[in-house]
Amino acid sequence: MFDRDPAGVRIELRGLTKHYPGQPAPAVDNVNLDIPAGELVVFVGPSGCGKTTTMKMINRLVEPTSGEIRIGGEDVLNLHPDELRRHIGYAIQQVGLFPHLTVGENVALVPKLLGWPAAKVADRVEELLSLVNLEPGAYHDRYPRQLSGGQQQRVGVARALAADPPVMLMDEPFGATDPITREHLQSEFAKLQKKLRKTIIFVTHDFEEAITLGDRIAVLRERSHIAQYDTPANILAAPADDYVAGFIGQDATLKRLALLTVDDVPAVGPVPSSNGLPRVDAGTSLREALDTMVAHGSDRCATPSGVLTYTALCEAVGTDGAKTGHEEVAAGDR
Ligand SMILES: Nc1ncnc2c1ncn2[C@@H]1O[C@H](COP(=O)(O)OP(=O)(O)OP(=O)(O)O)[C@@H](O)[C@H]1O
Repeated sequence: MFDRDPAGVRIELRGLTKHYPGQPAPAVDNVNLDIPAGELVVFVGPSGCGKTTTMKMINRLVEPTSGEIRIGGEDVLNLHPDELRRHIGYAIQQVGLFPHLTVGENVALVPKLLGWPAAKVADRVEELLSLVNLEPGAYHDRYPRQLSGGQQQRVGVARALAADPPVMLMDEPFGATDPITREHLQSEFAKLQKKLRKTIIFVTHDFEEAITLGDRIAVLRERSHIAQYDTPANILAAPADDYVAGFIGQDATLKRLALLTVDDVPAVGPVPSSNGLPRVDAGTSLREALDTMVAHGSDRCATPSGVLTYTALCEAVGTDGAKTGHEEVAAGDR
């Protein structure tokens, strides 16, 4: 099956359509999408636009009316649905942990189904609990009701990863948590995905979450018609139309600043040794670099590769801040 390579495989959707019986129109209508191997693609769109239906067709919890789904080149509509689902990780907002099983038993479910030897299952459970920051000694034998909502969602993610599937489907997996826990889970998950490079489809209502996690974002309109499919930076820089712009909201520039780092902007050299400029490290976001400039009352800061100016920072995010009076100030001491 397509999971010979746990590091992620390509997913192709061709003419994918679902018309629920008795409904006047299809819930998902003729979706064509390529999801590159090892990328995390976020489906974002309003309630009822067909995100969940599209995703559930991929693991055949919903049978397509027509169209094709290929995973790693393999036509999944020819596979047995139960067999297919054992090879695709699935994490949902409701978590769906079995209340009568311990945390360890919940995570072990799929590897056991796949017939892994007991010692391998035990090792894997320990490894996964550590991976999602739940100390195995403390959490392995607890029951789901003895965990917080955020901890339960981590167990859900650990369980989805258990058999090391190349594909993960995640439907608002952090949706039921408060904003702080949610941000924490997002950043932990982003780090995890950097290591694992699975092919992931992630559904959310939340555009901020899409920007934080997505290698690419598919902005969907009704019936899963694709309004735009691109990287977060490209969507923020050039929304395809008013519909996509509406999703981004007012503060697209701040979002782009948070997404780009000082390494993305050509610095003017040479690196000053000790000239009193505030310094930022490699990898610092442009938003943090701007905060540093503001805090020091400076229109520039030193980076490991040179000097980053306010003007260059504005140019990088495509605003006309470069045309403000800062340009003259900056030019005066160049
Ligand atoms: N089993 C079903 N039978 C009939 N209609 C359905 C069924 N499941 C979903 N629908 C309809 O299909 C459309 C798409 O639903 P879907 O759950 O895929 O949307 P969604 O974008 O995931 O929504 P949400 O963000 O609210 O979860 C909706 O109009 C919904 O009412």
